[in-house]
This record gives sequence, structure tokens and C-alpha cells, in this order.
Amino acid sequence: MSSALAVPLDRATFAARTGKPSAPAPVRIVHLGLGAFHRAHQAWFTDRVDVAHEWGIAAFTGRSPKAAEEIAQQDGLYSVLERAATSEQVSVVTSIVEAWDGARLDRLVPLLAASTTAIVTLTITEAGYRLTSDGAPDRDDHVMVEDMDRLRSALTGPGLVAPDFAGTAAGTQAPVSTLGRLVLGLEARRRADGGAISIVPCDNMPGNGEHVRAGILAIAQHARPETARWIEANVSFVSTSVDRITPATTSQDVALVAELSGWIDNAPVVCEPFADWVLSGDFPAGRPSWEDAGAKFVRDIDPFERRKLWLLNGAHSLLAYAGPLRGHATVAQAVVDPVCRAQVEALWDEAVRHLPAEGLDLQAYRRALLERFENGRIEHRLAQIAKEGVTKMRVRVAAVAVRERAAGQDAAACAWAIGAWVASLLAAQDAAGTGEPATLPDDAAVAAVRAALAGENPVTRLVALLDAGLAADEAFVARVSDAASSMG
Ligand SMILES: NC(=O)c1ccc[n+]([C@@H]2O[C@H](COP(=O)([O-])OP(=O)(O)OC[C@H]3O[C@@H](n4cnc5c(N)ncnc54)[C@H](O)[C@@H]3O)[C@@H](O)[C@H]2O)c1
Ligand SMILES: O=P(O)(O)OC[C@@H](O)[C@@H](O)[C@H](O)[C@H](O)CO
Repeated sequence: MSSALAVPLDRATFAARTGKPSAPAPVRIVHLGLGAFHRAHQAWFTDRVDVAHEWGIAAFTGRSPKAAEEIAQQDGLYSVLERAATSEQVSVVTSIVEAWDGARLDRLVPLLAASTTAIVTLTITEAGYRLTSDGAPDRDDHVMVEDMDRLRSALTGPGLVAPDFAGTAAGTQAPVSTLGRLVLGLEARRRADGGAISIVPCDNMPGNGEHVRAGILAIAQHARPETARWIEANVSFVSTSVDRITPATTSQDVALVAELSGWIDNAPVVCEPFADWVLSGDFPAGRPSWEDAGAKFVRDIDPFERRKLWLLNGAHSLLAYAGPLRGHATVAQAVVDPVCRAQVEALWDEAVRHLPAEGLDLQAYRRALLERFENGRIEHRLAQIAKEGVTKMRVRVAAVAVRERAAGQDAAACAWAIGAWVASLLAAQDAAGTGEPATLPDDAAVAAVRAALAGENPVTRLVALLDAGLAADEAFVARVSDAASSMG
């Protein structure tokens, strides 16, 4: 269809054209972090299975209100453009029924308190949790530190929650971090006797359910021990491994969606056809039958998580740093570079030594990953993946290196990947010239990265940001240093 004939996407027009219900489903899921991935994954899974129209999602942005404003103008509707190597298709997702700025605590808190709300999902990026690697609130993060104190005075003060919550939200006591807001909402649920609920983090972190549980309990314990006890007894934390390559949407994608579908949609998402969701944990207040769209519910999620983080995400991070140094801008370009590809394969050889041989079909998984990476219609920018390198490299590559070294191996491919990260930071610093601060990729740990780059033995100090044991391992650091020099 010509995009000139396209019409704005909204619920009434969509219902009239398709015969689908025009009334939104009731809110039973709250989502925090209304970015591209939520729309391509959890909202898409829910949309596919919710034939009875029972599971509406109220989605909140994490930082900027922009995505919420765009989607709210379309009554929550948006298009998913699935791009395979040789074909593409567009579908409209209707499961998001409300879209809000995350700062709208006057809507968030009552929803979290309502007994009709059964599930909270999150995609706020790894850094957005503001936790240390062991799940403790990050005391070096001033937002987290200030929120913990705000919550302590808010939770012990009178008149915090509904019906007069809007006034408090505008006041100084309102938390600004996502976990702070969540603890506030859980306290409101406790006071409202809203019952049990599941929290389902969907970010790329190992043991994400347990990790977030530890953080939320520590924040609540600091604010009000009674809140922490209620959370322990009533909140189920579900761990997940999530997978669907979803790059940031471009203006060309917006135009293409109008051309292919006839909808003027200012908030489409683009992703690959592949989608995977593995979950482990309880849903005491119910859940959509996500398994009908291919989700898997397992007892032990650990092998699935490690396979995905070490193979898919590990390779992504390797390419994100090595690729630009070799002139590439996207995953599809970098993965066909013979040097990068050989290093990806070598990294995978190291990682699979620490994965169970049974049940994961590792050879087929690796072959499929290469095909997915080579899909040139998915323009996955390496610069997007390179952000938050410290958090990502810790769990995607350093975790494998630690196991390799403990097993007496040289961990050469892990060292090469970490060397690429180091080389990219050193190159950014050099590019800045004398006296100018380097323009480094976004990273919550950027101050520590800058300090490491400015001091003596920058390679050792950078490796120390990933793992102290690796930094003390002279042979390993020498390999990282050699790899970085060969790329610099
Ligand atoms: N995009 C993918 O291919 C993909 C695949 C699997 C998992 N994920 C997970 O989803 C996360 C989000 O990816 P996306 O593609 O939706 O990104 P995005 O940039 O489109 O959206 C990120 C969302 O997180 C929020 N956010 C960012 N930093 C935050 C902070 N410090 N505090 C609170 N909220 C914050 C933003 O406001 C936004 O709502 C990733 O970091 C990853 O953990 C993404
Ligand atoms: O989303 P991030 O920033 O955690 O990581 C970038 C990519 O590695 C990631 O988004 C993958 O594309 C995704 O995990 C595939 O399922």
C-alpha cells in the first residue's frame, strides 16, 4: 500500500477494520520500562495468547516520557515489524492498554496496590536496577542512596498512599528509581491487602529474579522492616531468560511500516521472527498462557540463562567492541568479518565447556545464532550494544574467563573479547586528544572507567572493574593487554 493512503493507528479504527474488540482488556499486568524490547517480547507474547481478552498491560517508561506519549496517542496500539533474511511482515499488538510516564506515581501506585494486578514485568536495562553484582543496592549510586532515605521517611510517615497519593508523588518524598517506586507500590499493596503478586524481570542478567528479590528486600528492609516481611511472604520473584533481537527503531522503519501495513504508527518496533522466553517461578495471582506462544516454564533456568548470556550476548559484546575498530557498524557486517567470526567461535568454544552437554543442543544453537546475526535486514547497531560495557562484560565474558582460568585453561578468546573492550576505550580516550575528556559509551560506571583510564596500569584497572580475581591474574591481564595492543 502507498504510505500516502495510510491512516492513523488507534483502537476504534483498528477494531472497525479487523472486527477485533474495541474495548481494552482490563489491566492485570504492570510493566516498567516501556522500550522497544517489551513491545517486541512480553507484550507480543501476551497479545498472541490472550484470546479471552483478559490480560491488559499498563506500561510505564523508566526515564523519559516520550515512548509513553507516543503510544498513548495510539491508545496503546503499535506495530511489530518482523524482519527475516528474505521477508518481512507487520502485525498490530493491542495488549498495552495504558502507557504512562514512570514518574506518574498517582497511576502506578494504585495499580500496584490493586488486587486485580497479578504481574509486574520489567525491562529497564541492566544498569537501571542500580544494584551491585550481588544484588545489593548500589551505595555508590546517589539516586539509589537518596531513594532509600526518601522511602524510609515516606513509608514511616502518614497518608502516603491512595486516595491522596497524587499530592505525595509531586512532593520530595517520591522515589525516582524504578526499584524505589516498586517498593512504594508494594507497600501500598500491603496496606490495601492486595494479595500476592509476581515480579518478572526480563533484562539480560543472570538469576534476574533472585537478583531483583535481593535488591528489593534490602531497599524495603532499610525503609520499613514490616514492608520487607510482607514482600518475603507475598511476592514471587520469577527468573527469566529472554531472547528476541530488537534494535532501536529508525525513521525508515516508521515509513516502511506505513507502506506495508497502511497504518501511520509513530511507535513501531522492528525485530527478528525468532522469539524465546524461559521462565522459572510461581504466579500466585495467575498469568496468561504464554506457553501457547512458545514460552517455556522450567524448574532450573540456570543453563538456559548461561547459554543465552554467554553465547548470544557474549558474542554481541565482542562484536560491539571489535567490530567498530575494524570498520563495522552493525552486527550483520561484523559477524562476516573472518577475524571477528573466528573470535566469536573461539569464545563459544570456551563458553560451552561450562555448559551442560545435555538438553541445550549447543551445536544447533550456535549455528542458529550465526544465521540470526547474519540477518542483514536487522540493522543492529554495534554502538547500541556497546553501552553499559562494565555491567555487560562482567556477566557475558568475564564470568566465562573466571571458569576457564579455574579449569586451568588460558581463556584466550575471553581475553581477546575483553581486549577489544579495552582497546575501544583506549581509542576513545586517544581520539579526545589532550586535555579533553574522552567521549565514552554510556555506562553507569563511567566515572570508574575514566579513573582507570587516567591512572597507571589502565588495562589491569579496567579488568578489575569486571572481576578482581582476573585483574590479579598476571598471565590473563597480559593476554588482554596483547589483544588490546593488536587492535589499537
Ligand atoms: N533489545 C533487545 O534486543 C533485547 C533483547 C533481550 C533483552 N533485552 C533487555 O531489555 C532491555 C531494554 O532494551 P530495549 O531494547 O527495550 O531498550 P530501550 O532503550 O528501547 O528501552 C529501555 C527502557 O528502559 C528504561 N531505562 C533505561 N535506563 C533506565 C534507568 N537507569 N532507570 C530506569 N529505567 C531505565 C527506559 O526508560 C526505557 O523504558 C535491555 O537492556 C535488555 O536487558 C533487550
Ligand atoms: O539489550 P542489551 O543492551 O542488554 O544488550 C544488547 C544486545 O546484546 C541484546 O539486546 C540482544 O540483542 C538480545 O539480548 C537478544 O535477545
